[in-house]
This record gives sequence, C-alpha cells and structure tokens, in this order.
Amino acid sequence: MAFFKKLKDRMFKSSSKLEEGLDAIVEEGPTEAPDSGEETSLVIAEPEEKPGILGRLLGKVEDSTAPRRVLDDDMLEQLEELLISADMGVDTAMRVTANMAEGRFGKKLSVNEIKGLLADEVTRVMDPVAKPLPLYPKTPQVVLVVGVNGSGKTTTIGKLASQFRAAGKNVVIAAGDTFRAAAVEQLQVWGDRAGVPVLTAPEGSDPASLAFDAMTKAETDGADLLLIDTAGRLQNRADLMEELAKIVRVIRKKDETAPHNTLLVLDATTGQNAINQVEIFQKLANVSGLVMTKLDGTAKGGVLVALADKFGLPIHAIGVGEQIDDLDAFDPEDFAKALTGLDA
Ligand SMILES: Nc1nc2c(ncn2[C@@H]2O[C@H](COP(=O)(O)OP(=O)(O)OP(=O)(O)O)[C@@H](O)[C@H]2O)c(=O)[nH]1
Repeated sequence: MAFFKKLKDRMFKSSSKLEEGLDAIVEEGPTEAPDSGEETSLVIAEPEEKPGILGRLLGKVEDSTAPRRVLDDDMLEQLEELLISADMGVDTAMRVTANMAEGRFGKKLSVNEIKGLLADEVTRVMDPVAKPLPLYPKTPQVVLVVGVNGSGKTTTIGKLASQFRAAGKNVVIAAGDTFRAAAVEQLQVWGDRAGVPVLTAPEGSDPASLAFDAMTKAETDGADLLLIDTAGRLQNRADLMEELAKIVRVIRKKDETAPHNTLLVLDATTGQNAINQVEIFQKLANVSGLVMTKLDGTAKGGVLVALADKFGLPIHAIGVGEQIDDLDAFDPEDFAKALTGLDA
C-alpha cells in the first residue's frame, strides 16, 4: 500500500478540504429524521448503511458513537455545494450526490459512510477512463504532447521518457516549442535525466521541420517511441492550430497513421479552467488522452472527476510532484480514496 500512501499524502489538500466540509455537514445538521419518533440522536450501531465496495474492502467497523446525520434535501444540497467547491463542477456534483442518495433518504450516515459512498461513486465515474497510454506494435509510435505553457508538458515528457526507458523502450524526444529557448533547455535537462536523446532546432525555426527530422532519427535509431513537445501559446489560437496541423501533416509524410496519440497535459491547480482547456484543445488537435499534473498541493483534485464525467477521455497518468518518478498510473480506486481521505 506504499503507493496509495504516497498518493494520499500528496492529495492531502483536496482530501482535507472535503473532510472538513463533511465533518461540518454532519455536525451541523439534524441527527433525527423529522418523523423518527423517540430514537436517540447519536450512537445507532444498527447497520443503517451497507458499506460500498471500498467500505467492504476496507472492512472497517464504524465507531458506534460516531456522529450521524439524517440524509435529507438540505444535506444533499450541502453535499452538492461541497463537491462544487472541490472543483467537481455543477453537473457532476449533482449527478454524484443524486447517486449517493439513491435509496438512502431518511437514513443516518456518519462522515466515514459518506466518504465511502462518495469514493464508490467517484470510482464508478473514473473506472472507464483509467487507461494507460496504449503501446502499439508499429514503431516508432508518435506521441504528440499538447497543452498550455506551464501545464507541465516538459516535466511529463521527461517522466514518461524515463518510465518507458526503464521498461526497455527506445525513446526519442523532439523539442517542438522552438520559439522558447528556455523550454528547449528545460527539455534537454529532462532528456539527460531520463537518458533519452532530445532533438532540438535553432530558436524560431519551424517546429514541423524539427518534427520531420525527429521522425527520421526515430526511424533510423529504431526507436519505439517519439515524444514531440509542442508550443502552448493560446494567445493566438489560429497560429497554434496551424502549427499543430503542420506538424501532423509533415509527420504523416513518413507515417500516415501518425500521430498515434495526442496527449493533452492539464494542470490540476487551474481547477475548472481545465474543462475549457480540453474544449479548446479538442478543436486544435485530435486529443486522444489526458495527463493531469500537479495533483499534489492543490485542493482542486475534484476537477478530474468532472473531466471524466464530461469528456470520457482516457486518463493515462497523473503527476504528483516535480521529481522524475512522480508520474503515476491512474488508479480510480486509489484516486477516490485519496480524494475523499478514506483510510486504506
Ligand atoms: N508539484 C508539481 N509540479 C509540477 C508537476 N508537473 C510539473 N510541475 C511543475 O510545473 C512547472 C511547469 O512545468 P513544465 O513541465 O515546465 O511545463 P510546460 O507545460 O512544459 O511549460 P512551458 O515550459 O512553459 O511550456 C515546473 O515548475 C514543474 O516543476 C507535478 O505533477 N507536481
């Protein structure tokens, strides 16, 4: 469980926000259903709520003195607001709370039970999108990496290169953001760390021409993977769209099935803005999957649930730190537990 512990520690800001909110909701609300007669408010050792999958897996016995609150409309509304404040977005928050409440109106729930229900629901939403980057037999497999500046593209490319290299793959990186010398240098640093060659071109030169050269090198080197970094300037979308389209046109001269993946890197700290970025990049490029970075140190981890619910795009990996091994496969159950603060 070491891996889960790391994820939970890193996602502390998201989980503590939800935990604090849930504590407040349960403590502030009525512990009695309006027509429930003479029952005492706390205690209630009877199994009011059957634990969900996670609850059952955890096998925890609920403390019978844990405060409980009757699930009513007010509580649902508060839950909805809490999930919206954790960046789940209005639609997803409404759907998640409605599912959590189904068949449970009037029941008394403890914070842990609510966390368990929430974690089950988050797992259910995230399960279909948890897919590692697919690897194909045809090589070189071309992975175009897109996203706004600062989202973590360079870092993610470095981390991916290192992981694929460790798995025995031959990797080449192309520094396609040729307009920013600093971005190229940064990528070279990551290439060195990962032990992977980085193809660069003079500042201001045509990224498509670099991509073409990189394709040639990847082919002659017998590379398994070519990771192409791209510019992320959204200020002039028409230019960026043309730039990305030209890169695609040029690499298709060498392999008409390329790029085989178009990875959109998103920064979790931008919260709901990540939704807009998916919408924009889907128009600019044929996004095939997502990497969410910076889940450590943000209270906005819930945005990943909103993304999964809204777009259904595969989530290939998550970034949980600045070090080379801080890129993890996306595991819906571990994510749900880390997000809700449920103990393993
Ligand atoms: N905490 C944390 N920081 C990250 C993560 N991924 C990237 N960063 C940091 O985010 C900052 C931006 O990352 P870059 O990889 O340079 O982002 P980029 O999209 O390539 O940005 P440009 O180079 O400006 O195009 C750097 O300081 C990284 O160290 C992550 O998962 N967690």
